[in-house]
Amino acid sequence: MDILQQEVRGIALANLSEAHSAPVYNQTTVPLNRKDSRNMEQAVIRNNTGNNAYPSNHDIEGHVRPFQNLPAREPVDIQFKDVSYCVSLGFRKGQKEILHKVNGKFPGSQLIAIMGPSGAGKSTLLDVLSGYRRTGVEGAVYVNGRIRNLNSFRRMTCYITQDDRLQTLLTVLENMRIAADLKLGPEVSRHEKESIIEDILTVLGLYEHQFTITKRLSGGQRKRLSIALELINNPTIMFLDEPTTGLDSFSCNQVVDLLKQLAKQGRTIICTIHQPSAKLFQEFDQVYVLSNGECMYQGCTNSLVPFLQSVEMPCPVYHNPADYIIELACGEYGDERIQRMVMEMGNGESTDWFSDKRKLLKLEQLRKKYPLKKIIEQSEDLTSTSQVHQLQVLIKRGIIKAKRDATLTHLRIGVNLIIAAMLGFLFIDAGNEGSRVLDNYNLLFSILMHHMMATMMLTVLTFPTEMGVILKEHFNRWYTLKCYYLSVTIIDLPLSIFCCLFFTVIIYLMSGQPMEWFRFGMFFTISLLIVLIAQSLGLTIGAWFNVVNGTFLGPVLTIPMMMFAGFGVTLRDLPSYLKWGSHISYLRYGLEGYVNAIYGENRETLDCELKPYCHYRYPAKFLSEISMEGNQFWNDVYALCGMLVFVRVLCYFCLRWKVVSVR
Ligand SMILES: Nc1ncnc2c1ncn2[C@@H]1O[C@H](COP(=O)(O)OP(=O)(O)OP(=O)(O)O)[C@@H](O)[C@H]1O
Repeated sequence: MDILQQEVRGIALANLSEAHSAPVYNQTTVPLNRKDSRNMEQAVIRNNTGNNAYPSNHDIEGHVRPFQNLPAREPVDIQFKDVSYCVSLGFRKGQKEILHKVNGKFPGSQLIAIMGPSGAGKSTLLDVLSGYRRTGVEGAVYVNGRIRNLNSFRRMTCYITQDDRLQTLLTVLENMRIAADLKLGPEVSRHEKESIIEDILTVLGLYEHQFTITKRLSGGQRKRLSIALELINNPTIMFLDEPTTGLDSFSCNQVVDLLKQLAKQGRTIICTIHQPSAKLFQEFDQVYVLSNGECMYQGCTNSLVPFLQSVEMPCPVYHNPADYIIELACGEYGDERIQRMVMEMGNGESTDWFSDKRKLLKLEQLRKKYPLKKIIEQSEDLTSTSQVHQLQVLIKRGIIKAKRDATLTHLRIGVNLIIAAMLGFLFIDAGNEGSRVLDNYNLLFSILMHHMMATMMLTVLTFPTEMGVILKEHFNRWYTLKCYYLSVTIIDLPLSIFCCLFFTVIIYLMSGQPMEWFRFGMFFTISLLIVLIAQSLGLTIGAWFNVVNGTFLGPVLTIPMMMFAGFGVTLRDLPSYLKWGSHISYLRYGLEGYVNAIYGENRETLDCELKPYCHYRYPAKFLSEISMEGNQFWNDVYALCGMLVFVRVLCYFCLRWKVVSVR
């Protein structure tokens, strides 16, 4: 079982004693004294299996303790030296350096704010420290005195993005349960998971809203839910990008109070923040101020005013020091002052302004304090649960979402119904009549167009909105991309088959196609393959491009497919230098498959009741004229299956590329 899970289950209770030296906060943020915290240890109860599992919900004096199911953490100290970050500005446009050899020290059990004006590089520094950005990063990040091993580091961290990337169609409780299932796995019992969820929701003030659909939550509640989801596996280090942006002062205080509680339990909480109020600013233990990618100040919040005095830039009386340092960082008082502060701070190297300098340990001291643990063989896969389990949970989540998003489901069914009825009325009884063979051929092409466009555009429009959530959840190790991709494929299959089936039944009956089961089967097989290929193409475009570009590109890419389908210009008449196009057009195989299903397989002579002369009364003649003679049906099926596999694999690699490229 993963170490994290074991700790969640209380096996790492040894850590408690050390972390208890810091004050522990109860639910109403009243600090419990040392005696109380010792009581916590005594209050450890035994679970059903007889193992020491969780401390009891209450301490001896009956206070409800926060996070009683999330054991305190052994503090982790982060240091970084000469960290630079460069981005490429494009072909032949050179590079831009965003962080310029910054240094810093973020001790454990502290709530740390990275501050600075817009564009100073706060989010970039957070991304670099969390390991979200790797390309273009130089310098060293140390964790407890040792060079950061990214895989081990990521196992103890979580990243909460500025925009709340949540599954908006699920309730708060459903979101929590899915996160618990993905992060804790089946080894942790349902009861234990429910206890953890209840505890977190209670402390975060979301318990009363557990049955609310996430999209109806307020901004502050969403932010707290984002934090709640990541707390389930009890991370030691939490990175939060602007957790207070967009919140009113009450919600800001709530969120920061909560972060403070988490820090007091031994976690290192690092967040970026724009311009906190004086009250909020005081809540932070340490502040790190950036200006144009350089460190202007690093130290305890209370030392900021003395520091400003020491560099002869005293903070005006009645001025919020947080506002004043941002004004300085913006260059309102001149760039020379910024440079003076950067120099004074040694670009983050100085630790003169930390609260208790004596407690700060050097790298070698840290290595001594935290001896190298025996390296347990850990796989490259950073997720906590098996892939089969992840797939099951993701399918469960997908089904809930599909049920909740009834409008989209109804829309899909409705569109298929209406188009089938419209085409049915337009080409009524065209299938058996020798004088209407060309009409029927047009109908087959229209059906092909419908299956392709309706399915592809739906995916192109909906998938990009999921990408943000996927990137966040994947980075926070909820699941592997493979499992996510497989779940998307499986969830959509029943609805695609259902829509395709009833569309085919309606159109087949209304347009009077031959009443032979095998022809119906052939017709349906081709329709389904076209639907699946179009969906895969939509996913590929959706994974790669945003909605606007995808909406443009989707239809544009289908034009060559249509050109080479053999509909306007027969395959025989295609110029030799363009013949290759017909081999890569899935619409060509689709059309050929349809035509073979309806007119191939030695179909008998057609009726000729509406006109005295029916040119295509003999199906073989028609097949020969449109250059689709010979029984090609199975070749078409094989070609479509091959294309389906190819596009699905391509889509998976696009998704992977997207995930990697944003880092
Ligand atoms: N991929 C990129 N290409 C070019 N410039 C970039 C890129 N990423 C970031 N930057 C630039 O780097 C600087 C720092 O960006 P960052 O998002 O870290 O700022 P920030 O301090 O978090 O700002 P805000 O508070 O407004 O979010 C900005 O000037 C931004 O334009």
